[in-house]
Amino acid sequence: MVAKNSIEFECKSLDETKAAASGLNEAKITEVPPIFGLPPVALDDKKPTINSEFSIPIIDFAGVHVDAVSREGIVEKIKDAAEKWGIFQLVNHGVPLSVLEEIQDGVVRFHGEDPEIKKSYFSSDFAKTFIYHNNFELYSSSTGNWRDSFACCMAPDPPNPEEIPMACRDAMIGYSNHVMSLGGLLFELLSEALGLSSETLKSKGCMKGLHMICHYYPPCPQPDLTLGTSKHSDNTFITILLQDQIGGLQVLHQDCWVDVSPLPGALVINIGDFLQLMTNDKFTSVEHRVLANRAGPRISVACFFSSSMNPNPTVYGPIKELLSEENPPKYREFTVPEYTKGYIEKGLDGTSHLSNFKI
Ligand SMILES: O=C(O)CCC(=O)C(=O)O
Ligand SMILES: [Fe+2]
Repeated sequence: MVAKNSIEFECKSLDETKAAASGLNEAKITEVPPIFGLPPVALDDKKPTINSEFSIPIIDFAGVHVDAVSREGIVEKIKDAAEKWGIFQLVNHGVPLSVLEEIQDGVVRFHGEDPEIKKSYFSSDFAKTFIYHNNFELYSSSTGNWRDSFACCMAPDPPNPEEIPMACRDAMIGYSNHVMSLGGLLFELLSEALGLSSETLKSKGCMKGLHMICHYYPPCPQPDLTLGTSKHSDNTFITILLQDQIGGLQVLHQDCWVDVSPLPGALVINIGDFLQLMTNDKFTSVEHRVLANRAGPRISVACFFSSSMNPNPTVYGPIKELLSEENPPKYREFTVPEYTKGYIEKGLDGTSHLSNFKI
């Protein structure tokens, strides 16, 4: 399909053009333009939201460094959550509250900048270190999402600090350092949860790449007509997500949408497609979405553990130690650039990209 990088061409009205080209935050529109309307596939997806029977697991890391018994208890909970839900909320994770507040403030500061400053970062070129884009879906999907975002690649090649706008520079660098340490611990525990040695996932390069995407969901005048983020699963090994207290994030569990209710100070951890594939479906890459909301803005920061996009990428596939005659490989091998290219081209259209790698 033709890339929709000519936003003016695609949009039907001045309001739409403003919304798409200079950021929803500036557009101050009172009616959802058609380009943000739900496509038929998303309308079909209006499954009930049920929270009474289900709640996302909450895991407390307070005892993780205390003794072996506490650690084993935590590993057991992670195993259960990764298998049954593909997502959990983490408390006492060691990232100071002040660091969480500072990154959220940084996101608000950038989105409040003069449009001319933001425009200088506007790009659809994902190879760039720092980009501001208020709808990567517009480049590949038929509809937009009700949000403005900016993204920065923090690893394997950390940006020169000057490449990150002043408004969020220190906050992003500080937060990503904490996320890297927490990611290291999570990959150890996830390896143990698979019955493998602690270093397995790290040694396979699961934390070589770190992408940070900072979302700003402006209040929406007609929240039933659009979505903040369409249904998708992440093209990551794991994602560490920070959300504020507005709410709207939901996961698909046993065919019902379940709210990921904001929990002050918590981080949301979800399994991504690469880990589902490497564990041969033992762990679940959870499908999720964000509802549009009259309240806002809602801020979230998603840290994607991926892999190096360099020209000699690592080849991943189901981990050999997990396979047996009864559990043969369900997926073919892949490289992260190969997977990511198809994922972006497809856009967030509500379908999973994982199935394209099934044997
Ligand atoms: O904003 C959120 O809570 C989730 C965002 C998300 O799913 C993503 O960036 O992949
Ligand atoms: Fe996501």
